[in-house]
Amino acid sequence: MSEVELYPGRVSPLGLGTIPLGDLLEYSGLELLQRIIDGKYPAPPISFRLNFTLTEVSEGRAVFRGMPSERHLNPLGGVHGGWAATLLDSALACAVQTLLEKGEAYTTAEFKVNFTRPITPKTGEVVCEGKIVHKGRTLAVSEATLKDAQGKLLAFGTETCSIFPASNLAAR
Ligand SMILES: CC(C)(COP(=O)(O)OP(=O)(O)OC[C@H]1O[C@@H](n2cnc3c(N)ncnc32)[C@H](O)[C@@H]1OP(=O)(O)O)[C@@H](O)C(=O)NCCC(=O)NCCSC(=O)Cc1ccccc1
Repeated sequence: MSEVELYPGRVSPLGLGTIPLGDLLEYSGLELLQRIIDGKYPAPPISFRLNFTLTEVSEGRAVFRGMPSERHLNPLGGVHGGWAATLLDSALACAVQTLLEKGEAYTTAEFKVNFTRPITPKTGEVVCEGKIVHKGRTLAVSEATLKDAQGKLLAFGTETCSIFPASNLAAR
């Protein structure tokens, strides 16, 4: 697939798609996420629908950026809470993924969000930073903040992820 603009200034060179499942056996979680940032995989389709993208990863940390727009409004004219929640779930989950070994997969088991300030199409680009709090063998807990360019807190959240063998994904 050809290049897709996720939102102005953020482009996915390989368009939209997902990571081949076989690559979960070949690369660690951190390596897979870095490969997304490096444009070696297409961006996940939801990145295009909701205008956000992964921009930084390191051990125990993942940062997304996103642009709220008119297409994310709820009927009352604010950006729907699901938009902020999606960015938070992404940063919370990927912070966990940065610590996974080759052959490990994971999923969100539960997460909690607080919306501290309204988001509007005028808010501009936001930054969502997820960090690991605890990593066990089968469960990991993370925390994340969503801030505007001035550093004002728009929302924050915590999450529990379940960790399991990547071979379990194939059965889905
Ligand atoms: C109202 C409250 C929840 C609580 O406020 P409090 O604890 O009493 O705190 P406080 O009043 O001190 O305000 C704190 C800061 O917020 C600012 N601000 C407040 N109100 C306004 C305003 N009207 N306009 C502009 N700014 C406003 C205020 O200036 C201050 O900022 P500052 O420190 O000066 O820079 C607030 O945290 C909030 O709006 N959170 C976001 C909630 C949210 O966006 N949820 C998701 C969307 S809902 C959804 O999608 C569901 C749905 C689906 C389908 C259909 C329908 C619905």
